[in-house]
Amino acid sequence: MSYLDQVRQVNPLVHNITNIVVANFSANGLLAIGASPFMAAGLPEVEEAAAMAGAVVLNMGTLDELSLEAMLRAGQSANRSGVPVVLDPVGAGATAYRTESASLLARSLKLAAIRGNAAEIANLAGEAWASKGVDAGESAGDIVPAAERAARLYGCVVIATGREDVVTDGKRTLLVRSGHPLLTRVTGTGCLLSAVIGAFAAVAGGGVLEAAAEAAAFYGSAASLAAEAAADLGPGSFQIEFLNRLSTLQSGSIGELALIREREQVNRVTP
Ligand SMILES: Nc1ncnc2c1ncn2[C@@H]1O[C@H](COP(=O)(O)OP(=O)(O)O)[C@@H](O)[C@H]1O
Ligand SMILES: Cc1ncsc1CCOP(=O)(O)O
Ligand SMILES: [Mg+2]
Repeated sequence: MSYLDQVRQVNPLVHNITNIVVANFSANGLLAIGASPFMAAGLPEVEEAAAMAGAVVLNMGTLDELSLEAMLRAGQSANRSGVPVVLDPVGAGATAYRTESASLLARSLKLAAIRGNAAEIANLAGEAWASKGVDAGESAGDIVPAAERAARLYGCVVIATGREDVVTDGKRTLLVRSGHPLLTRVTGTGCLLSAVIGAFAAVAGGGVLEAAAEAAAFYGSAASLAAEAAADLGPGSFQIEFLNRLSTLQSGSIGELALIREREQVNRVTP
């Protein structure tokens, strides 16, 4: 059975500590795919919430001292209970505080996955990559080796998103081509993808790499259908239609709308 169908069958509880910009959109997106969102960031409750969840999603979008402490406590509780943890290092590379906090979270916790844009993932891998606040800028660098290095460094699956999504565990790399540029005109689409990956990780067992690739392909496919439906209207209509498509898109249609391919491994023969 596809991971999407498993999410719809299991209806996993996804505990989110997220930012003030995207909380509502993320909760609605999780409901649309068939998961149960739980936004809980209070220090007295985060350990309990994390332990009862199917997955925990830590999002640094509007980070402060309290939310960072809440994320560490929730992540540690999830680790003790065997609950998968997904990190969205929003703005890593944009300010020193965010870069250092992302690295602290990734080093302190056993993560199932990190999902970020190219700038966030490259900066976590120790590489300079321009950013503009929470958005990735242009760079001459190649995101594929940077994502693979980040995956090896933090021992988890890394999803670096953009026009093409890179999904890697540091050994095997899948490239996902889907989506639509309108995704970049609505705030929180990266954050919601991280939450969706959390829902997929909740049902993935050991298959987080494949589950994350399917999540990215499903997400991009829903976006391309929404863009078609909202043609000539703009980002507002797209956002609503996107939630509709996340709810109605069937797993059997993803293959027609998204391309997932294995990155070709270049086996160099040492002279
Ligand atoms: N140029 C693009 N064309 C199609 N899809 C895109 C493009 N840029 C980003 N996306 C998609 O938008 C979503 C959010 O990715 P991204 O913009 O990289 O993250 P963030 O919002 O965290 O900066 C992902 O599903 C990604 O695949
Ligand atoms: C605009 C903004 N500022 C702080 S968090 C946030 C939302 C970022 O969402 P995304 O990374 O999904 O674009
Ligand atoms: Mg983001």
